[in-house]
Formats: sequence, structure tokens, C-alpha cells
Amino acid sequence: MVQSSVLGFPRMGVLRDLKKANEAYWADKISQEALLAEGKRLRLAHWQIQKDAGVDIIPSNDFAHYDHVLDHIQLFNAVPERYTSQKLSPLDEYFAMGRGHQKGGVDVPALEMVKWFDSNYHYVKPTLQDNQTFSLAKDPKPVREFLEAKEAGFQTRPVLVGPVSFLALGKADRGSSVDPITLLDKLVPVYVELLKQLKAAGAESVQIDEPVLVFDLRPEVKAAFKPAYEAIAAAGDAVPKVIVATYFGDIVHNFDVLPAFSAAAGLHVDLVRNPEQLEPVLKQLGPNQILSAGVVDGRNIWKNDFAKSLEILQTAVKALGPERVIVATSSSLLHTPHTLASEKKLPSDVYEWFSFAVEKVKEVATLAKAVTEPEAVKAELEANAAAIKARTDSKRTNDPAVKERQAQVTPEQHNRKASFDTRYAEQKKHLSLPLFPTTTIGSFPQTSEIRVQRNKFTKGEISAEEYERFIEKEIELAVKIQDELDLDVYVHGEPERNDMVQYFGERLNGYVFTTHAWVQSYGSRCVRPPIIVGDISRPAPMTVKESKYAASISKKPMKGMLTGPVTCLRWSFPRVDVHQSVQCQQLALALRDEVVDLEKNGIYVIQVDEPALREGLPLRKGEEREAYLKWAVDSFKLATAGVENSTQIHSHFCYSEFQDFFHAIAALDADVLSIENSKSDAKLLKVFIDEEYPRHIGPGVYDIHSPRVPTLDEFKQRIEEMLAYLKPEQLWINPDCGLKTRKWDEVKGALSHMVEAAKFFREKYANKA
Ligand SMILES: Nc1nc2c(c(=O)[nH]1)N[C@@H](CNc1ccc(C(=O)N[C@@H](CCC(=O)N[C@@H](CCC(=O)N[C@@H](CCC(=O)O)C(=O)O)C(=O)O)C(=O)O)cc1)CN2
Ligand code: MET
Ligand SMILES: [Zn+2]
Repeated sequence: MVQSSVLGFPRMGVLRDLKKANEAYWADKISQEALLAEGKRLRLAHWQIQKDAGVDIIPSNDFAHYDHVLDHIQLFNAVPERYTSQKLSPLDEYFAMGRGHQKGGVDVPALEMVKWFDSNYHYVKPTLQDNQTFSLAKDPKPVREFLEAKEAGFQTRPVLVGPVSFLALGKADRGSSVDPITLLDKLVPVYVELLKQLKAAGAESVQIDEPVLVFDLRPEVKAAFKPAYEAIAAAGDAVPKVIVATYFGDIVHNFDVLPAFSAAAGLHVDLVRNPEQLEPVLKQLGPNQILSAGVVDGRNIWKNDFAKSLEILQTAVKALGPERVIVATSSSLLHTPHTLASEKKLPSDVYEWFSFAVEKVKEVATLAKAVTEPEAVKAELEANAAAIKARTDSKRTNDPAVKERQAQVTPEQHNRKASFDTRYAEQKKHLSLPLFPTTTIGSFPQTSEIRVQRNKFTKGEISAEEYERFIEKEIELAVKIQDELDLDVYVHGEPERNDMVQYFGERLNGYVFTTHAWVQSYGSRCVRPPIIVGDISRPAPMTVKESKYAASISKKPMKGMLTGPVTCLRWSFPRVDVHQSVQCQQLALALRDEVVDLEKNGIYVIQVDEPALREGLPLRKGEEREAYLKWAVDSFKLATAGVENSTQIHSHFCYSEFQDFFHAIAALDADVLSIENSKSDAKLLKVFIDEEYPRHIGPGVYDIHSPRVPTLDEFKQRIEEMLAYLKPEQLWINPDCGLKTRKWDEVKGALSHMVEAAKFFREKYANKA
């Protein structure tokens, strides 16, 4: 029999229950016991969903209160001393690492959080010391949750982040220089001990995730697999059977690693991203090894094309026999929303095109049956074929006017009228900015009042005029606070936006949106990506009204604020029937019109955010990467190049790992870049000197993910460090990212320190000059 399996299930629950519980706990509104009980309720509910769907292999330990990599930091007692020394409860210590802790005399910042591969999920980076040791936490979470499931009648397969990936995804702590992979021999015994405990608890098999296998690996990392997996194999029957899981790419380029897994029961590969790896992978498997075939996409919301998946599965079954094939999701379903059943407002034709986590779980089970007993699931197969055909034939997808405009795009439209020197001279005259200009990245706190008013407006409980007036009041407040803080370039604060991508999706043709399709982004934060179903165009200006109003009441330059084409694409669920470059160019043309309209309406500083540019970068170096960068950069340029020299284009990136594609960042030709930097080594900025980057840069000086307010000295120290790498006349002073997740008192406290620090350096350098 072909079995079915799920690599991981979303954690939030139908109504973002986990988010609500976590946030209530952080606000001291519920007890630790109540929070843990809610976690348990969600785990049980999610196991039940999978069991009811007929899934054979159900995961455990895929649940996390904040992040699953963070779980492993605690599991291996790899918690930095600055947290352990606080003597917090394990749960509070865990949250302190995730989001910082500034309460009851304790003041520790969060660990660094970065993107999980090429997704919009963020994980907490293992942060390791020169003298790092590991040991197994008491009452290890994977064992506890396995037993919890078992007790409730679910036989599960625990999911673990593999030892090599755990280390390779980590970094040395500030002040340490250890290469994490050199710690492998210290970690492996702990790992083996954990596996033994799982076996003793009754686990027959475990899923060990080694997703780093899809990267180009350093030789040191490659070499780590053999000793790690040999040590596990040496434990023989004392440990469960191991399925090594990879996802988000192909592993063919790392086939020389596979002998390390010769004792593993099987291998999971992503056949949605890379169906072509099937044949070579089949040839690599040992005589008894199982293939877990990831055919149901864990990263999008489109209904599975059963005919296509069955073709892949049949090939696998032909080669291995039904007993050695498992039908699986391509990756964890963490990246998909909970259930389509919650969507009551989708157009009915479109509804049939989608499948969220609950529905995908059923797809996996249906496919597993269909491989050997198609008659048993005949109705499901027919319904699926009909839905796929309906989408292919739908008139929704095609807009000839959009195609026509795309055909007319010229190379010149991608370039500004003059080079940076000329532009900057005009901008300087026009904007009269001081040395070390201060600004923020766009959003100000999305208070619960803002959300409540928006919710009322959406439900029709207040009129459009009332809502508009409310938003104007919020903009007035933002301007007033910026006056008081004495910032140099203002923002309107984005109070009217539910999300920087969803907001634009809701104002563009070619999109549909959901009411409940939340996906975890980090910790308790979720996004509701809009869905691209057809050709995209802009029926009317999207942001002009708010920006114009903000500018009218501001005495300093007001920055217009847009989300760039690549980010709109990546943080939506894109279509799968048209290449992403085509969708991106459509978005770029819509945004180009918006940029020009803002300028026409007196907005002379315009920020076009592209935080997803890096995330979209193909995971491996090579042709695919260069092709992506070409269309991604072109889209940004097409969106922004329609303005006069005197209009200043800013762009924003919330990541600092741009060393490996710096040429693309430079090619954007943005007048000012703001980048996340506060948690990274200022050394990363060296690339700007090395590459003689001529334009202006604002490396973030304030970690906006944490409620913690940095001191004035911390700001000064950070700016001092940056000045070792950047010229004073190049430097802007700003936070890492937008401030929507912060509270006003945190923002006021932090920004007043930030402005004071900027003024300190302004004075210092004025005296020098
Ligand atoms: N798409 C996207 N990806 C991103 C980012 C981003 O900003 N957007 N930023 C980076 C970090 N990620 C982040 C992701 C989410 C949030 C965030 O704050 N999300 C909000 C939801 C934002 C939203 O869509 N809000 C809606 C719905 C708000 C809501 O919960 N309404 C209540 C009703 C109102 C109430 O009573 O509170 C409900 O629906 O139940 C709105 O404001 O209109 C949250 O989790 O709380 C922040 C950062 C990277 N990726
Ligand atoms: C994730 S990047 C966020 C940029 C946006 N302008 C904001 O300030 O929220
Ligand atoms: Zn950002």
C-alpha cells in the first residue's frame, strides 16, 4: 500500500487562536497554564484533522509556540548565557530569545530572526559560542508531544530539525568566532540520546529535516552529514527509523552526500519545485529505501493537479513498488492557510481552484489511494479534473489591454533621466536635508483602535466617510509626533493599510482576497497574502489621497510609501499558469503609474519597498539566479524611473545579507536605501566601500521586532560602528523596518533616542568640517 504523509501542519488554528493566546500571555492577560493548554488543544485538533482525512503518517513536534528552530535551541540547551542567567521559567526564557524581554528588572534583546529559505516565514537563528556545549533538555519537547499524541490515540512521526541543518543555519554569537559546523561532534551524541528517548516512548520513525541539502554547501557542511548519520545508524534499533527530508529545491547537486544516509529508511524530496529530480533520486535510493514524494505543494493555495501528481507517483511506484512510496506534501504546510472552508466571500468559480492546509491533507490521502485503487476515489479524481479544467478555461485570467501595454514597454522606461550625481544635486536643493537625515520606514503602530475601526468599516458598521476621517486623524497624530520628535523626512504612518501587500492587492485588478487565510510570518504575526488569479492592472490611484493629505499638514518632506513589484508578487500567492516575471512586470506598470501620480500630487520623496527581493533569490548560485535578478531589478526600475531628477526614490530591505547579490542592489539605482542592520555585524557594510557604492544608505539602528527600547548610548555606538564603513554624507539614520508592531510609547522612546544620537553626530561632524 502507498502511504500518505504530511510534513507539518500550520499552528495558528482556524481563527489564529495561537496568536491570540500568545499575545494574551505576553500582555499578562492569561496564565502560563492557560497558554500551554491552548497549545495542547490546537495540537490535538490538528492531529484529528489529519487522522479524519485518512493521512497515514501524521507529524508531531511540528507545533511551536513561537518558532520550531527556536524550540531546538532550547531542546539542545544551546541557550546563550544572557538568557539562562535571568532564571526565567523555560517558557519565558523561550519567548525572551524570540522577542526580547524587558520586564521585572530583566532586560535582554531578542536573538536574530531571519527568513526561512525563500519563504516569508522567519526563524530564530541558533547563536553559538566559542565554547558551546550541548545537552538534552529535561522532558524534551519532541518526546513530550509524541506521548501527548499517543495518549490521545494518534501514532505520530516526530519532526526534528537535523543536526547539520541546525548548525548550518546558525551563527557565532557576537564576540565569538566559532564556525557552527565544527560543533557537530558535540551535538550528535545529544541527538542520538533524543532519538533513543523517542524510540523508548514508542516512535517507530522520525522525520529529520535537512533542508540545507538544497543549497550549494561548503565542503565542511557537506562532510558533516557522514559522521552525523553514521552515529545515528550505529545506534541501530535503539533509535526510530529515519526519513531524511529536504524541500524547497533539488538535491541532485549534493548527491555525493547521499551515502551518509545509507542506513536511513528513506528520503523525502520536493517534486513540486523540482519534478525532474525524481528519476535521478530513484537511481540513488538503496534497495530497501523509501521515497517520500512531495507532490502536494506546501507553499501555495492552488488545488493539486491530480493527473500530474499521479504521473509522478506512478513512475515512482513502477520503480520501487507501492510499499516503498509515500505520497507527501512537498514541505510542511506551515506556509499555507488553515482551511478554505472559512472563506465565504470568494467568487464561487474561483473557490474551486484552491486548497488550503485542511484540503491539502485530504489531497495527500486521496492521491495515496488513487495510485493503486483509482476506482475507490473515482468521484474525487473526476471533481479534481473538472476544477483544473475550469481554471485553465476561465476568462478571468486574461486581460488583452494589460498584454498590449506589456508589449509596448521600452528599455528607456527602465532608466532615470540622469545619473545619481545630477539627481542628488537637484534633490538637495529641493529637499534641504541636514547631514545624517533621520526618517522612519513607513508604518507607525497599528493600534487596536485602528484595527477595530477598520473592522467596523469592512463590516459596514461605519461609513466610508467616517473611516476616512478616522484615518485622517491618525495621520494628523503621526505628523504631530514626528514634529515633536524632530525627524527630518516624515511618513504618513500607513494607518489605512491592513498590510503592505494585501492593501495593494485589494486595489488592483487581477487579484482575489480572503477573509481568514492567515499564514504565520513570525512568532504571533500573520499575513493574509492576496491571491493573483489574472492579469494585473490599476483601476485608480491607490495611495495618493492619504499621502497628499499628510503632505498638506506637514512642514517637512513627506515620503510617499509603496510596496514594490517583486514584494507584491512574492508576498501574494502568485499564479502558477504564467511566469512570475510576467506578473511582476504587470505589477511594475501599475506601480509606475502610482509613482508618477504621487509626484504630480506634490510628493517628492517616494519609497518603494522591496524587502522580498532577497527572499525571491533562487537558493543556488547560477543562471537561474541571474535570470531572476534581471527581471526583478528591471521591474523595480520600471516602477520607479518615471519621475523627475529632483524626486528622491528610496527603497527599503529588511535583511542585511546582500553580499552575494550586491550588484543587483546597486543596479536598482535607488537614491536612498534603508536596510535592516541593527542585529548584524556592522562589518557587513564594508561591501558598500569595497564596491564604491555612490548613493545614500540608512542601515537600521533599531531592532523593531522587539518591544525593548534601546538606550541613547546603544544608538550612538551603532552609528559610530557604521561610520567606520560609510561616508558621513552617505548616511541616513533610521530603524530596521516599519514600526507597526510596536506600541507608541516604545516608538516615542526609541525614536527620541535615535534623533538625539543623529543630532550628536551632526554636531560632531559640523565641528569637524
Ligand atoms: N505581507 C507581509 N509580509 C511581511 C511583512 C509585512 O509587513 N507584510 N513584514 C515582515 C515581517 N512580518 C510581519 C508580518 C505580519 C505583521 C503583522 O503585524 N500582522 C498582523 C496582521 C496584519 C493585518 O492584516 N491586519 C488586518 C486584520 C487585523 C485583525 O486582526 N483584525 C481583527 C478584528 C479587529 C480587532 O478586533 O482587532 C480580526 O480580523 O479578527 C487589519 O489591520 O485590518 C498580525 O499578525 O496581527 C507584522 C510583520 C516580513 N514579511
Ligand atoms: C517589511 S518592510 C515594511 C515596510 C513598510 N513601509 C513598513 O514600514 O511597514
Ligand atoms: Zn522592512
